Amino acid sequence: IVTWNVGSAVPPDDITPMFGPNVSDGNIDMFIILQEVNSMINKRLKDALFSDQWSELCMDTLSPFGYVLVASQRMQGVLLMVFSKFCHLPFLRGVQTQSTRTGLGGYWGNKGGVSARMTVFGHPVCFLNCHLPAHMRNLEQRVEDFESILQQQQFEGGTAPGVLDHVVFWFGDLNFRIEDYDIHVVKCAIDSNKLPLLWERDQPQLNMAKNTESILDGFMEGPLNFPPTYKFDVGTHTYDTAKKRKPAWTDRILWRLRRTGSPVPTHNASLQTQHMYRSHMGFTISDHKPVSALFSLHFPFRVDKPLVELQVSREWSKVSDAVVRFTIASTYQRSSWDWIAIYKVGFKHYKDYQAYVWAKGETATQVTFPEEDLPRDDCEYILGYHSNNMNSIVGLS
Ligand SMILES: O=P(O)(O)O[C@@H]1[C@H](O)[C@H](O)[C@@H](OP(=O)(O)O)[C@H](OP(=O)(O)O)[C@H]1O
Ligand SMILES: [Mg+2]
Repeated sequence: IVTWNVGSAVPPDDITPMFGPNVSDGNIDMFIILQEVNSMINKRLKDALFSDQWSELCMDTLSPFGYVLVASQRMQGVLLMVFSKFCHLPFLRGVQTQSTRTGLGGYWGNKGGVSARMTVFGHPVCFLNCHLPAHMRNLEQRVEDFESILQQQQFEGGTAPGVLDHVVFWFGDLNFRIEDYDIHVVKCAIDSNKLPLLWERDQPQLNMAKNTESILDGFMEGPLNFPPTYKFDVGTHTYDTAKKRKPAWTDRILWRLRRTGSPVPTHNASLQTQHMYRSHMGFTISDHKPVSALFSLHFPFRVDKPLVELQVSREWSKVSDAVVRFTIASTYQRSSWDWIAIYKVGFKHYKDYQAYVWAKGETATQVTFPEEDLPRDDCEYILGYHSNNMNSIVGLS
């Protein structure tokens, strides 16, 4: 999970370091990325499906390593993207997104929450980004906004209607500040690497320590072993000299297990391990630094039988090879708008195909690609079955 308030900056050439050193080894299953952008995102490719510089750059960076965009949701300047290794696609189901505006009493989407939920190998997981109101004095407003986002975001169907019925990752520019100490004390503590001193005055930690009936109850966070990521003079590693804002850990990644009493009890046995929680101080295009965290999820079982299985010969060397046979699980609801597509390995999203054919007919169990549609480039391809009802890829060759 990466969260970065980029302000009005245009993307740098290379954002790979943001994804950590392991991005190329393929051991990471999913990347969740959140960008907060001041103004409307620049339009570059007008007609493309995802047409802003930041999503294009994230796709360009991650697709060569086999990561595909699974969900994306944009609310004015808030952009949430979920990427997964392509082989997991058939097991990420029920993808839904939501957004809630809280800016200007709900009329403006510069503040608020954006989420993406899905079942991951059978287990409900929700990625919730919030961009909460700025400034020291607005602590109560931040908590209130968070509460109203949780109330308003409800998902359809299934056993996990609310955000808290999922394993939740909650992240973004939460805008929490460090109380009491003045700016010199805070900067001194940072310079002398005495971060624990600051933890005691960090607003969420203060709030959780109170142990009252707080909406933050049940949320967990790893130790903040990196300096505050706000606020820097753009282009430097120097804390804000113009407005002289007090440095703060505004950019956060928290998590929460499912609430007890959730309808599907077996899901409660999930467990998270956080392997890393860090900032990326090298980026200087924004007044915030990116923050990232790496987690593993452990579940007592996994749903890993695809709804549609595709059989193809390993290599297509002549036109008559271009046949795809498929078998469909009895629980799967076909639609005459289902299709089977040829993707180049390294594809960016489900519409980034080379060719497709409709998988029509109640009883059809095979399709043939016409000769003129077959891709000619000498490289690796993969076939995917796209479900119209589920709006996702439910089978891969
Ligand atoms: O919404 P965000 O991304 O958290 O950004 C803040 C927001 O734009 C505030 O309006 C601004 O305060 P002012 O209007 O007072 O400038 C604040 O500046 P600051 O960080 O310098 O306080 C920004 O950080
Ligand atoms: Mg800001």
